[in-house]
Amino acid sequence: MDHDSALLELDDAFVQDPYSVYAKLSAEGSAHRVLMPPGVPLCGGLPVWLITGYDAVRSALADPRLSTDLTRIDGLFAQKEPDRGKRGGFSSALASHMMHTDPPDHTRLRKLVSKAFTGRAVEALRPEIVKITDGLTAALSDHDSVDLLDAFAFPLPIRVICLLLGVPVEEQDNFKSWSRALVSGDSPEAAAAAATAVAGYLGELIERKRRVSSDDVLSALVSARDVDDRLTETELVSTAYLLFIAGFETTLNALGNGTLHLMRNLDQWEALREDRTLLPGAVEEFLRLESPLKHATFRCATEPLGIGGVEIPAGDFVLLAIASANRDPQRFADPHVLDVRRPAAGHLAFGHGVHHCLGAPLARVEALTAFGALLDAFPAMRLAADPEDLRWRNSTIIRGLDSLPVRLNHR
Ligand code: HEM
Ligand SMILES: CC1=CC[C@H]2O[C@]1(C)O[C@H]([C@H](C)/C=C(C)/C=C/C(O)=C1/C(=O)C=NC1=O)[C@H]2C
Repeated sequence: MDHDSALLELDDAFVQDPYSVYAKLSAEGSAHRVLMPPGVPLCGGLPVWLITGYDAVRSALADPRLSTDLTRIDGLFAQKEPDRGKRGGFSSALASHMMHTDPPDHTRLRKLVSKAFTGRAVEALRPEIVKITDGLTAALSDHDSVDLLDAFAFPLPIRVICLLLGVPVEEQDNFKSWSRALVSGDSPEAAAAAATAVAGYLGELIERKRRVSSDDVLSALVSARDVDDRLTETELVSTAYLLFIAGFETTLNALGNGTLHLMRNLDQWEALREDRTLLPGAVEEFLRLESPLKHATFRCATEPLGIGGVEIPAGDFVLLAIASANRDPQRFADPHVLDVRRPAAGHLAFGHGVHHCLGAPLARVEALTAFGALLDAFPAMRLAADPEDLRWRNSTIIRGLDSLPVRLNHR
């Protein structure tokens, strides 16, 4: 008998509301054998271990026996899609980056870019981030109803990452369609086409940087490749892909998810309007309550390991439920409630261990600037849809809305 057929299938109801499933599973323990949602590209219907609860997830995130190395997690996708060319964002052409390597390669690849993302480097970017944000809110001032994701939450981080990477802003829109196809597209063919397009675009962009170098992260990576041979061409293209996608798909959803919860809790919106000193803590609370990445990326057990009293065999695949950890009632009181005054420190929205988010300082400055600008420019903003009608994207990892209709100047 195929034991996997008796497993809990994570269906679209889970994609729309993972928290009720997490709560039920967590009541039984920390490690659960489940089937991925059938509609998810690349891995729909495949069996994985889902790890829930703050302590188990935090410990597993830092456990070296759980590898994110692409050669290992590729075994998951091979069960469903034997054609390596149809692995979308997990193809070797795009995923040979720090997130999908273990130490020591991980250490080498992270070190190549880490200087560009320190708190000090990000602080130097703050004036530009403010300028980009103010430009976006100014462009919205004569609009009433907008999709805040399209009009604000997407262009802000993509403009910032284009600035960091030295990419012309007018080329940014490509990434939106590519990312949708890669992350929560409808078909492996669409994902494969997008992966080919992204790899082609980045290859051409890198050639431009070879011809005309400038003071940006991509030029520094090209130099690390060409002058010091510190990474391969595939690692160079993959790292550029990583900085793009992780640089905007995450912050986009942090802005959308935080705004949704503020619009659903207008007393909290008013509290921030009256006391802006609450905003740094509020950003941490948004990240805790609705983490832009509900699961860390796929991991493979390199040897048998015990989690919550369950043995995970070597070779099995594991999804660490960050969103479950951040709503663990044993760690956060009233975890489903938005409380901008809550001490949310210790949330796992940026991961934990060697792969802890490189872009966390940048994400925090973007979020602080963005929410401050929305509070200043549109104090009367209100949701322009029934929250129950809002749909969440069909992704294994990302927790983000398809759209967020708002009325900017609610009368
Ligand atoms: C609110 C926004 C963000 C959230 C919630 C977020 C979340 C995360 C998480 C959970 C991880 C670890 C994933 C795992 O262990 O499987 C991670 C890694 C990473 N993030 Fe972020 N991220 C955000 C913004 C950014 C930004 C703006 C960048 C800029 C480029 C970025 C770049 C990265 C990179 C390069 C890694 C891989 C780090 C490594 O493997 O050592 N992220 N992020
Ligand atoms: C922080 C990360 C760094 C590198 C990778 O890992 C993390 C965890 O996130 C990234 C983006 C934000 C997530 C993606 C591309 C999610 C893809 C995804 O969820 C897929 C499916 O569900 C089915 N096919 C997919 O590609 C991704 C590039």
